[in-house]
Amino acid sequence: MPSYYTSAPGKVILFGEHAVVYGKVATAGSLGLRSYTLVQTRTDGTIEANLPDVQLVRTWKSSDIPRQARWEGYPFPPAAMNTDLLDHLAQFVDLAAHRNQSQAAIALLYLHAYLATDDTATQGFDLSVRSNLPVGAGLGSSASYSVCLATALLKMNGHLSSLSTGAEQRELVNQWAFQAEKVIHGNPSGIDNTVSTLGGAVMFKKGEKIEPLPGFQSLRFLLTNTRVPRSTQVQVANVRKLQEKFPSVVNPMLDAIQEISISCKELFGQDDLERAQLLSRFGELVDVNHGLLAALGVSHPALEKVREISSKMGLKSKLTGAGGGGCALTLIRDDVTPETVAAVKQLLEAEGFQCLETQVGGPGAGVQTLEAPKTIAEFLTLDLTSLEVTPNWDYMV
Ligand SMILES: Nc1ncnc2c1ncn2[C@@H]1O[C@H](COP(=O)(O)OP(=O)(O)OP(=O)(O)O)[C@@H](O)[C@H]1O
Ligand SMILES: C[C@@](O)(CCO)CC(=O)[O-]
Repeated sequence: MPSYYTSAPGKVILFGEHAVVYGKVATAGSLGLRSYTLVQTRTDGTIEANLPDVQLVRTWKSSDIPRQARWEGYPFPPAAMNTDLLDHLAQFVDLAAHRNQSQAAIALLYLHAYLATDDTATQGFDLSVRSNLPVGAGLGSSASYSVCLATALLKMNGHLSSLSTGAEQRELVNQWAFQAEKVIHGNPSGIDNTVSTLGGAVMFKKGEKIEPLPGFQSLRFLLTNTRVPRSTQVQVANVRKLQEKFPSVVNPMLDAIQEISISCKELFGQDDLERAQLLSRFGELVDVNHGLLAALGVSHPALEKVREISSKMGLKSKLTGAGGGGCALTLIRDDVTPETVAAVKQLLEAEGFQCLETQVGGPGAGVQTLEAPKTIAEFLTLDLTSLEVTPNWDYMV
């Protein structure tokens, strides 16, 4: 019974949120916080999904899922989403009242409809996903889930072994993860699943190919989830109103935000720059970017509180994502002591915020073939830290 783990990171926008909506360059990196999947074939034709982070435990008959393709050669997805299949699955999973659950289930079954082979369509499979990422906090939990799913189903169905290079495998994973992201998000830019698949850091511009950021060095951040609910749509619309009212004021601000990403790229491209210097300048860019975002009106008193607390300890923070609540990132330079980090965390937690310490710029999608099958019950009780980067993982690089 072939059995695999897959894993994929969340993402954080380092620079350029909002400006990216206007065609400017932005920078994003993969998080050390990841999701993990156990997937294995069964024999009885049942698909069992156990998704504890969205409290979903369900079984379906594999034969009830209308298969969409008999694959030959490269199994890349069709350009357009299959809306008939989406409608069918939405009725079939019948979880309309539980959006988190229905999106997760439909994404899984949508990929299965395309990627199942004759064998797996008959045998069925078990799949469970667990994550260290908060769901819905702007840290790309859906992309990390989507990349985990795509890697799991491509691997279990033997599609990855038909490709000889890691780059081809990553491209295939990324394209299918994008399909799952579209099921969950409607019309995403593709940045989140790309960062999650490739790892490291990337520069992106709407409508252009997403490029890895050359020379990127792993960075440490404290992520603070203010727990203030945010709506990306509302924040984007507010910036749009301001831009329409005062284009001559706002457009140069958006250009300046783009220049921050360009300056960031230049920093990592300077071979002779010492790391301490690099981190210090990166921190300055963090500060400037937040200032511009606040001027665009997308900060929030809770985000300013994070800035106030961290700045008293000599640390630089900015909001990340849409703003108006949600998360802030704080750069932890190499010279910052564990005591300082603990003190900042304590102060932030006293405000009711959730703090997560993480690296940015680690590995992307990974897969591990298990020597012996594991039950879902075993997977569910596993300490996730035991699955962190080990030599057993194949990272498709
Ligand atoms: N661990 C998980 N298990 C199952 N489903 C998940 C998991 N993580 C994310 N999802 C799916 O992704 C959806 C969350 O997407 P949403 O865009 O709201 O949050 P996010 O991806 O964390 O934030 P953002 O896209 O702004 O970075 C959930 O509703 C669920 O369907
Ligand atoms: C605010 C924004 O730039 C980032 C949200 O995570 C919106 C977008 O890019 O779609």
